[in-house]
Amino acid sequence: MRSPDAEVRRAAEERLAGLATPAGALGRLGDLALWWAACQGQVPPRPPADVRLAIFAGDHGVAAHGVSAYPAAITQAMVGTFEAGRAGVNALARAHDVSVRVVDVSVDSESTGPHKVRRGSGAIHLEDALSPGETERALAVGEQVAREELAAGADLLLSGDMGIGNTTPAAALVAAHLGLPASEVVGRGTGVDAAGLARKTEVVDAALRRAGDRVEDPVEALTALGSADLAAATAYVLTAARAGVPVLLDGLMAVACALTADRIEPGVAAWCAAGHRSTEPAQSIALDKLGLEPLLDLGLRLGEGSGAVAAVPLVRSAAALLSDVALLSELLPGG
Ligand SMILES: O=C(O)c1ccc[n+]([C@@H]2O[C@H](COP(=O)([O-])O)[C@@H](O)[C@H]2O)c1
Ligand SMILES: Cc1cc2nc[nH]c2cc1C
Repeated sequence: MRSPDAEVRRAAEERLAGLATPAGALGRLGDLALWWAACQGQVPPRPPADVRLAIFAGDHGVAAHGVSAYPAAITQAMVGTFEAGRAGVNALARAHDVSVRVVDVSVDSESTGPHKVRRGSGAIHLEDALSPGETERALAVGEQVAREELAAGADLLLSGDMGIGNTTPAAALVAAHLGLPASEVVGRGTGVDAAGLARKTEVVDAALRRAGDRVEDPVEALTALGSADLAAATAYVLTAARAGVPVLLDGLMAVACALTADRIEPGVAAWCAAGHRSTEPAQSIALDKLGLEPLLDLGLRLGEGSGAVAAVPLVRSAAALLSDVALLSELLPGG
């Protein structure tokens, strides 16, 4: 995979160092500007103009086994709410001029959209999430969605998720990729109590045992431990990176998928920035592994892509600083 442009990054570093600011004064906005310029391949960079979020929606068999604080019916209801523009992420997206697309990959509903792979994915502690053919179809969905958004002019893609129970397979994927026990990756998701957390740990542990060494292959890991919506999100991130278009990640699901994509094709992480730190431990662990430091740390655990959308103004700010600020040499006589 091609990397963001190292020459451009060096030129961006030089420009950043020469800006009419004290050295280092832009802090992490400076680092973000370097990443953005290197991804875009030009100094000064243009701020992101066409920012698009895709929310991959699906249900999960584990939701019937006490791993979430909410019933699975919420997934379908929230898909309707995104479409009506009334969810948390819609409010943020309107505030920050981000387009929102909802992709029903595997919601357990009657609706049969063009991207539907199946109604709900398997309960991973008891059975594979998907058949190998379903995994391939779900990967094709994510690739197609990314290609469509890129063809429509996106210069920054955001990955979001909706699915009651999805923090369980996402945590299982992180554990599988990093060789960690269930107890280190599980979190409270929508807010399960201590008994729920214990059940969730057992479910992830049983799923990891059931999958065994099949998880050494990242696509097999999606089949055994993931879900159709997570496979689609994985291919979406992978396709953007292959096309050299940067991706702003959200919480646990987006980051678990970026980690999976980076295992499928090393180098994906270089095209990613982390919008925020979610409350899920597996998200922080996976971000560390990917070498990404979250831009925001607000205690958000909404999902939907909300933490990525909330960070869009920071990417715009970083690009504007690197492109619009005068050089110190222009200010000083003879400088
Ligand atoms: O983004 C995160 O890290 C995150 C953390 C906790 C919960 N969520 C959202 O809540 C749902 C999953 O939580 P749960 O408890 O049902 O597994 C799903 O719709 C996610 O978008 C998301
Ligand atoms: C209401 C609600 C909204 C959500 N958005 C993402 N996950 C969610 C879970 C619930 C329960």
